[in-house]
This record gives sequence, structure tokens and C-alpha cells, in this order.
Amino acid sequence: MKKKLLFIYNPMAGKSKIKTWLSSIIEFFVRNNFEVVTYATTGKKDAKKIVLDCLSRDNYELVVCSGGDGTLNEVISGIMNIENRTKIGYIPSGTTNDFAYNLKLPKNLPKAAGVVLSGEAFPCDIGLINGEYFTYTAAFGLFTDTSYETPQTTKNVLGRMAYILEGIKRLPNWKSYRMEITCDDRVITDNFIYGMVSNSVSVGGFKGLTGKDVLLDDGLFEGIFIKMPQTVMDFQGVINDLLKGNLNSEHIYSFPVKEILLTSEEKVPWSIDGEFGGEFNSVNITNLQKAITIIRNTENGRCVK
Ligand SMILES: Nc1ncnc2c1ncn2[C@@H]1O[C@H](COP(=O)(O)OP(=O)(O)OP(=O)(O)O)[C@@H](O)[C@H]1O
Repeated sequence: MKKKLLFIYNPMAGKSKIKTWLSSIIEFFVRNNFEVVTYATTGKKDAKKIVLDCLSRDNYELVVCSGGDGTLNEVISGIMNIENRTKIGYIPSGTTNDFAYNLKLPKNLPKAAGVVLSGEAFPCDIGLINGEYFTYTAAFGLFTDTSYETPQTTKNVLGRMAYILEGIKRLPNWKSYRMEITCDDRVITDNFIYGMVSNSVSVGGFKGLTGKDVLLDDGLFEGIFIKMPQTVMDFQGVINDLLKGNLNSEHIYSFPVKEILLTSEEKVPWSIDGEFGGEFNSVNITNLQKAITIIRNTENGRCVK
């Protein structure tokens, strides 16, 4: 008997590359003895709704999604609400595809489809921020709004360059947030231009920002909080620290996070997996260890181009 595979793709993600490969990817799964149920997403939260609808009606061996980090987030959020969490396969076809680096997935879409069937099932941590799930990052401050305010039409034409151009536009408008951060027995009060709780070697397309100790299943996130520079020297210090990967300095707080509380008088806008996550005075983030099973590439232990 054929096994069932639910395939959800965002036709507008990235430069719409999935449209070129759609038929051959479906044929590949069918040739490998899967009955493929396919849905194209039509807008925000659609992928989550499809997962909830389909998985409440039928049993699936695999849920495969294709799109960017936003689509993956929606699929995972749907799976997190199901009792028997189905295994997830991912074919990255978005603009940045940060999370795909962690799974060492090929950029070539048919090859990534191959990994869905040949890779290893990996239990991966998931984050919970004020009741919403995130796959790899929750962040506030400098440049985080570029990820959700860059128009999809510009991303379709320019790819990642669209984010960079939006980021440059925002450079003159630095803003800091006064926050109290409580994590384990540490309480910090300071003015921050940027903060991030993440589980990824790549954030916003930049690799290495989160340090060298990123493990996706250790029950811990990496917390990084950059203080507001007071002088030009401070500003240079922040840039130098980031370039050198020196995350524990007089300019930057960095520590592992199992659970963290951030409070502020002013409402702070958050980006969750690159999408707008809401504005909050109080944010509670928890690591849900090994909450989902996702397929990763094991071929030579590296990203295949
Ligand atoms: N048919 C559609 N038209 C427009 N937007 C859509 C459609 N389907 C889904 N979306 C929304 O598009 C948003 C962005 O999608 P996604 O993250 O997959 O691609 P991306 O932004 O190009 O890539 P990345 O997040 O890796 O930078 C998501 O919020 C998703 O809900």
C-alpha cells in the first residue's frame, strides 16, 4: 500500500523557483511509492491551516513543505498542535532559507527532495514565544523589521538583495529599547539596539553571528543582546566584536537560554522566524527540547550546492 505524503508549497516564496521543479518533485515522490496530496498556499497562515485540516482527517507518513523560513514556521506551528507529530521534510525555496543551513540541505530543489527520502530523521528543539512557536529565531531591534517589511514582489525580483537594500534604508534610524532581562539567576537592565534568541548557525543570511556552539537538540537557545553604543568608539567596538565573533564583550551580552523573560515599559516589535510576531511589553521564551522530527542531510555532513 502507498504511504501518504502531504506536500505544501508557497508558490510566491523567494523567486518562485518551486514552479520550475514542481512536477518533477511530485513525480519523484510518486515513483518512490508515495500518494502525494499537494496544496499551494495562498497567503499568511495558510500552511498552518492546511496542516491542521489534513492531519486531523487522515494519517500521513510525511509532511513536506517548500518555501522560506516563514512557510516552514507555519507548517511546524501546525504540526506542534497535532498529537502525533508527523515527520517533516523541507525543500528550501525562499529568499534566505536560514534554517536550511542547519539541516545542510541542498540549494538545488530536486536534490533537496532527494534528501527528504534519503536523509536522517532528527529530533529538533522548537521555541515558544508568548504562546506562538518559532523554529530558529525570535528577535527585536536593528534590521529585524526588514525581514517582514520587505515587499514579497521585491524579493521575487531581487532575492536576498531586497533585504539588504531595505536594511540600508533603515541605517539612519537607530532605536534602542530599555529592557529588563531575566534568565536563570541573571537579571540585566540596559538599553538594547538588538536582541535575539536563536537556534541557528545562520540568521538573516549571516553565518557565525550566533557563535560556534549551536546545537539544535540540546534544549538551549543562544541569547545575544547588543547594548546601545554611547560613543563612536563603542559603535566601532560593536562592529569589531561582531566581525570577530566575540560575543562576550563590554558591548554584547551572550548566554545560553532555556527560558527567558524580557520586559519593557515601551512595546517592542518582534520578528519571529523572519515574520512580524507582534508588539509586546513582556515576552516569555521557552525552549521545547526535541519537540519535532525534521529530516536533515547527512551526505558528507555538509551543505551540497
Ligand atoms: N500565495 C501566496 N502569496 C503571497 N504570500 C504568501 C503566499 N503563500 C504564503 N504566503 C506568505 O508569504 C510569507 C513569506 O513566505 P516564505 O517565508 O515562504 O518566503 P520568503 O519570505 O521569500 O523566504 P525567507 O523567509 O526564507 O526569506 C509567509 O508569511 C507566507 O504566509
